[in-house]
Amino acid sequence: MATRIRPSSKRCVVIGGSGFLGRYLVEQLLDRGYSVSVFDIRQGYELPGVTFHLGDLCDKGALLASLEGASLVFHCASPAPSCDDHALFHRVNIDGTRTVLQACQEAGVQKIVLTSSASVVYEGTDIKNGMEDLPYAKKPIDYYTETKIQQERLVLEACDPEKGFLTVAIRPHGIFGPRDPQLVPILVDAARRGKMKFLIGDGTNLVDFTFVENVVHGHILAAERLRPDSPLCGKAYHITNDEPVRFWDFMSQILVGLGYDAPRYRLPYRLVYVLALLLWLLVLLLRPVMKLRPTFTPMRVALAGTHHYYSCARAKQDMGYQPLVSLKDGVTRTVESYPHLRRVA
Ligand SMILES: NC(=O)C1=CN([C@@H]2O[C@H](COP(=O)(O)OP(=O)(O)OC[C@H]3O[C@@H](n4cnc5c(N)ncnc54)[C@H](O)[C@@H]3O)[C@@H](O)[C@H]2O)C=CC1
Ligand SMILES: CC(C)CCC[C@@H](C)[C@H]1CC[C@H]2C3=C(CC[C@]12C)[C@@]1(C)CCC(=O)C[C@@H]1CC3
Repeated sequence: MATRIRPSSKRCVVIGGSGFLGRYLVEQLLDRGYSVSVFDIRQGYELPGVTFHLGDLCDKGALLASLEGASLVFHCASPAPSCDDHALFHRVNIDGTRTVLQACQEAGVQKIVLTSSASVVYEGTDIKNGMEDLPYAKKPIDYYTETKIQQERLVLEACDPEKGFLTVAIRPHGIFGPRDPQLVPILVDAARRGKMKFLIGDGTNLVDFTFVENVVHGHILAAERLRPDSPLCGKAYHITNDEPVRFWDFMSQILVGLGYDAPRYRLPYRLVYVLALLLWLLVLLLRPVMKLRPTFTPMRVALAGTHHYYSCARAKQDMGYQPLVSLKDGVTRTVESYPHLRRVA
């Protein structure tokens, strides 16, 4: 008869642990004495003490093998937001998350911490100090966000303290830091192609950018405070730097830090948004003959020209969250970590 390993509260699996956020989470969990396994479609790195289980989270059998003996699961896997494959988003973020929940229940996992996104309430218009009780977006800005909404609902609805199955969702916003494959590389690529001369709107819109170590801190606090009688059960929590910043000041700090010029000329938000929409339509029309990837998508233009910052008061109150790294230090560490992306004279 096969013996089932008894779940240990310090044994956890990070689904998506090869990614940007996942790797920081794995490193911090190890530092805090957890025994950590990674489940991912790829092995992003090697780390002593970490076992990698390679597989697709839509494959319940593969998941079950990796979950043996674990009591805690962090689910931070997703296709990249910039990928425009709707079927993939649906398969991984919705169907795959259902599979993760089933596998966790079958394997006797007690807690799941989902990485959701603050964008689940964002519709392309201003959000100032948004709280978690804002309704989910009726018109999400893209299909990635649409599937993040459904994913969050599934995970939170599965919370069942009576059965000892606890879930919580962390909603970060604009994660940045060393090794980020998205924000800084996209920005530098745009600057190198001469596309960062203009700022969209009047430049005063405030946005949250959250240093990756603060996001990790929020995840671990949530895991440790999640108990059958705690207010965290089945709830979502914004995790931010708690320092909203002007979008274009933040972009300029990164650009100037890496030796590029800050954007100088203003373009009206509405005009750029309409142009981005038209360009997007053209891209769709041309798709059968060529694949174009515009830098200024309607989603990016909306994010660049509106306010979107969120309150993390609920996380402070229920889990004692406070950001550990300031925005200023986060930007300095990020800029220093990309010597290969600096402007060459
Ligand atoms: N980067 C950001 O600014 C924000 C990210 N998020 C969320 O944070 C989470 C982590 O994002 P990042 O670390 O930035 O992304 P990432 O792309 O670096 O990491 C995602 C990981 O998931 C893995 N993965 C994808 N499909 C999989 C599948 N079918 N089976 C197993 N593994 C799979 C990938 O291989 C990758 O290692 C995601 O859920 C994302 O939606 C939320 C808010 C903001
Ligand atoms: C070309 C410029 C106008 C913009 C360059 C920077 C952008 C690449 C980033 C600015 C805000 C970022 C952001 C995300 C991805 C990268 C940015 C668009 C997310 C969409 C990532 C996934 C989420 O869940 C929400 C994020 C919001 C902010």
